[in-house]
Amino acid sequence: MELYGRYFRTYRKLFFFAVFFVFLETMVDLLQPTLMARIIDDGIRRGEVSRVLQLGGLMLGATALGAGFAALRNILASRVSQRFGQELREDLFRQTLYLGEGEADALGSGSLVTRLTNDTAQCMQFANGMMRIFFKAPITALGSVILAFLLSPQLSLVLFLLLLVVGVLITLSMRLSYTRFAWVQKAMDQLNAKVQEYLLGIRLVKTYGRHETEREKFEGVNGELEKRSMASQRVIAWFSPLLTLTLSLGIALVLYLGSYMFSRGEIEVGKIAAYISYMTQILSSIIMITNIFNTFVRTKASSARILEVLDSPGEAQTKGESLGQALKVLAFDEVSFAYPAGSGVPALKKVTFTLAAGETLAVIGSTGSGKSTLSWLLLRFYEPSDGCITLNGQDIQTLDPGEIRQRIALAPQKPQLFSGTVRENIAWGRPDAPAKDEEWAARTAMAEEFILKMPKGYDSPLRQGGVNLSGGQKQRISIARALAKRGEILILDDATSALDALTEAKVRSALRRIFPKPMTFLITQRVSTAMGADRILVLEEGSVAGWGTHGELLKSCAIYRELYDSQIGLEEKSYGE
Ligand SMILES: Nc1ncnc2c1ncn2[C@@H]1O[C@H](COP(=O)(O)OP(=O)(O)OP(=O)(O)O)[C@@H](O)[C@H]1O
Repeated sequence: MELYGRYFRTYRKLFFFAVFFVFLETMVDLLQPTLMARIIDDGIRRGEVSRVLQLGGLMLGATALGAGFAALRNILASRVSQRFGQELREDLFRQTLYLGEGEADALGSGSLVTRLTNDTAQCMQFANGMMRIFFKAPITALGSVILAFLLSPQLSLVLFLLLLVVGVLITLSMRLSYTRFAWVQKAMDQLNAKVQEYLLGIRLVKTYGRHETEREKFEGVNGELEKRSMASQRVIAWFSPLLTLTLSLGIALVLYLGSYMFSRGEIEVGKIAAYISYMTQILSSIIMITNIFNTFVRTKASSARILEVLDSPGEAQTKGESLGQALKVLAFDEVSFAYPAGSGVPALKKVTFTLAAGETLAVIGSTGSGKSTLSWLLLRFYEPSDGCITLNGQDIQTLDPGEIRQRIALAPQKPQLFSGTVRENIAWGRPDAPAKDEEWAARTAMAEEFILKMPKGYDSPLRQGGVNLSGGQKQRISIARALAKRGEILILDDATSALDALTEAKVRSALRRIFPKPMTFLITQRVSTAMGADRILVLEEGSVAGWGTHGELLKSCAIYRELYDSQIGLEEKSYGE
C-alpha cells in the first residue's frame, strides 16, 4: 500500500527483524505435528518410552523457543507500529494546518478529526498486525499445505479442493467489506462533526433547552453508525463460520479417507493425526488470513482517506517571491470572489480601493456584505475569482503567503484563546516579544486593568477557549495579541463588538497613538467605530456602495447616511429637540 511505502524506509530494519522472528516462530510451529507423528508412530506404538521422552523433550524445547521468538516479534511490532502511528499523526496534523481554506471547508472538521484519530489507529493496527500474524498466517498455511502433501499426496486432493472454495469465499468477503467499511467511515465523520458542534455550543444548547433535540440528533447519527457498522460486521459474521464449516467438512472427509487408507495399510495412525493437525493449522491460518483481508480492506479505506489529506496541494507548495521592502501601499483592484463551497453568489463584486501605510480604513456594511471576506483574501486563504490585490504594486498571488501573513496581525471576529497563561496568549503571534511589548499591547487594548486583577496577573492560566473570561475580556486579549505581533497591517474584525462604548472609545483612542502606526482595517457595523478612520469603505452585498471620509460619505452615500441616522444621528437629533 502506498502509505506504507512512504514510511517503510525509516522502519525497514526493525520491520525485517520482526518478520525474521515471525519466520523462526512459524518454522518451530510447523515442526510440531511432524514431531507428534513421530512420538505416536516411533514411540507410543512401539512402546519405546525413552523415545517418547526424548521426542517430547524436543517438542517442549521447540515450544519454548517459539515463545521466545513470539515475545521478540511482539516487542518489535509494538515499537514500529507506535512510532509509525506517531509520525503519521504528526504529518497529518502538519498537513491539516497547511490545508487551503477551500480544501478544509470541503473535508469538514469532523472528517479531519476522524482521519487524525480512527483512520491513523486503523493504519497502526494494520502495521502491527503485519509484523505479528500477517506473515505468520500465510507461511503457516503454505508450510502446512506442503508438509501435509509430503505426509500424504492422496489425502491432499481433498485439501486442494477445499483451498479453491476458500479462495472464492475470501475474494467475495473482501469485495463486500470494502464498500461497507467506507460507509462506516463516513458515518464516523458525521458523528465526530456532531460531537464537535455540540461541545462548541454547549452553553447555547443549555440556554435554549435544546438538550432533547440535540440528543435526538446525536442518536440519529449514532444509530446510523451502528447500522452501518452492523452491515459491515454482518459480512464477517457470515463468512467466518462459513469458512470454519467448509474446513471442518474437509477434516471429516480426510478422516473418512484416512481410515479407509489405514484399513488397507497405506497410512499410519500418527500420520493421520499429524495430517489433521496440519489441517487445523491451515484452518486457523485461513481464518487469520480472512481477518487480515478484512483489516486490509478497512486499512485501504483509511489509508486512502489519510492520503487524500497528505496529498492535497495545501498551501505549503504555493511559495512565492518576497516583497522585501517595507509596505507602502495596498490596493484592491476590481476584486470579485465567490466561496468555492458557497452558494455561487459572489461574496465580493469588483471591489476597488487603495490604502497607504499608516492609514486607517474602516469597512462598514450590513452582515454578510463581504467585510471579513476582504481580510481572508488579503491573507491569501482564498484567491480572487477576478481582479487582483497588490502590495506596493505587486500582485499578492506572486508573493510568499507566509511572508504576507507575517506582515499582518489579525484580531478575528470570534476571539480564539488557547490553554496557557495570559502572557502566552498575548505573545502567541510573536513568542520572542519582550515582556514590555506584551504589557504595552495589553495596555493599548485596555486589557491590563483586568489582567492585573487576576490571581497571577500576566501569568494567570487561561483554560481552553478562554472559558474563564468574559466575552469582552477575550476580545481585549485577542486585540492585545494582534498588537503585540507588531504587523505592518492590523486587521480588527469586529474585534471590539463586545466592549462597552466607553472602553471601546478608549481602545480606539489608544490605537490612534500607536507608533509606528500600522495600516489598519477596522471591520465594523458601528458608525461610531468607523467615523474616526482616515477612509471608510461601505460594502453592500459584496459591492462598494461608498468610499471616502465620514464627512464625504454623509453627503454622498445614502446607505452610510442611513446607518448613521439609525445609530447616531437620530439620537443626536432627539437630544437636540
Ligand atoms: N466559508 C464560507 N463558505 C461559503 N460562503 C461563505 C463562507 N464565509 C462567508 N460566506 C458567505 O460570504 C458572504 C460574505 O461573508 P462575510 O463573512 O465576508 O460577511 P461580513 O460582512 O463579514 O458579515 P458579518 O458582519 O456578519 O461578519 C456571506 O453571504 C456568507 O454567507
